[in-house]
Amino acid sequence: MFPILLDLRGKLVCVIGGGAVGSRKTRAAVDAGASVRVVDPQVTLSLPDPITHITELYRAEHLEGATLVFACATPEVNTRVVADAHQHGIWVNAASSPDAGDFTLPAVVRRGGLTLAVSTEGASPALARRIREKLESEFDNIFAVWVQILAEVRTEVLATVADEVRRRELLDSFADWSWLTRLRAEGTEAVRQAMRACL
Ligand SMILES: C[C@@]1(CC(=O)O)c2cc3[nH]c(cc4nc(cc5[nH]c(cc(n2)[C@H]1CCC(=O)O)[C@@](C)(CC(=O)O)[C@@H]5CCC(=O)O)C(CC(=O)O)=C4CCC(=O)O)c(CCC(=O)O)c3CC(=O)O
Ligand SMILES: NC(=O)C1=CN([C@@H]2O[C@H](COP(=O)(O)OP(=O)(O)OC[C@H]3O[C@@H](n4cnc5c(N)ncnc54)[C@H](O)[C@@H]3O)[C@@H](O)[C@H]2O)C=CC1
Repeated sequence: MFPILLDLRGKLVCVIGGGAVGSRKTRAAVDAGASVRVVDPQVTLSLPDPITHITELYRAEHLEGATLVFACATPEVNTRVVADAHQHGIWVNAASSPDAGDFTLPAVVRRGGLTLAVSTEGASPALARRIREKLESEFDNIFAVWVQILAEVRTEVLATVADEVRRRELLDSFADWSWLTRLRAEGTEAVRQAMRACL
């Protein structure tokens, strides 16, 4: 399996079947900035906003324009969805038989620009969830702040430090755990200034 971060902003994602699994995949796609089309005849689903809900039984036309497809209905319907997606050259996630699809989803922790993703390649989704929970408590929101400062300072380093070796040394030193301790103790602005003072 090849881990990859897809930019889904503005892309259309189709979710066929908006039950427990489909709504989880819908949430993940919405959080990634995708436009989501959910196809499920049930009108009383609890789906996140903003999405387009087509209250019809699945037909192949529903996949039109999609970048990714999630097949989350019954196994029989999912088999058709996978075949139709492949016919149209669209990547599909098959919830009921993952091996039939093109990709699976990891359990994810997001802290601003930091993304931690856990996969067991289907061996145990429950273990993936447990590990995600452990990471969630270990990697708190301060990591979002650290990553934000690093992005800013890195831009400055790339623009101002011409020597390649010095550049590497600096960027590596800003990722040292000691900065995390300082960030907790001294706050954002003090750390930003202290890093800039190293340039
Ligand atoms: C292969 C994969 C395909 C895919 O869907 O992409 C897949 C497949 C299946 N999952 C099943 C069951 C459960 N799935 C979860 C939870 C999650 N499942 C997710 C991903 C994946 N699930 C992909 C592989 C991930 C990997 O292991 O690397 C997570 C990580 C992400 C997400 O779905 O968004 C999300 C955790 C999110 C979080 O909490 O962070 C739980 C636990 C719970 O809900 O608490 C259970 C019940 C306990 C259990 O079974 O372990 C079954 C039915 C088995 C049956 O018949 O009973 C199948 C089908 C099959 O195995 O054939
Ligand atoms: N990947 C995963 O994490 C997991 C996968 N599964 C599999 O995922 C699938 C969905 O599971 P749940 O969400 O728990 O089931 P669910 O019963 O909550 O949802 C299925 C939805 O599909 C809809 N549906 C049925 N026929 C349809 C059709 N012809 N067109 C459009 N929509 C249709 C139903 O109205 C329902 O809302 C199952 O096949 C199950 O085996 C189950 C648990 C976890």
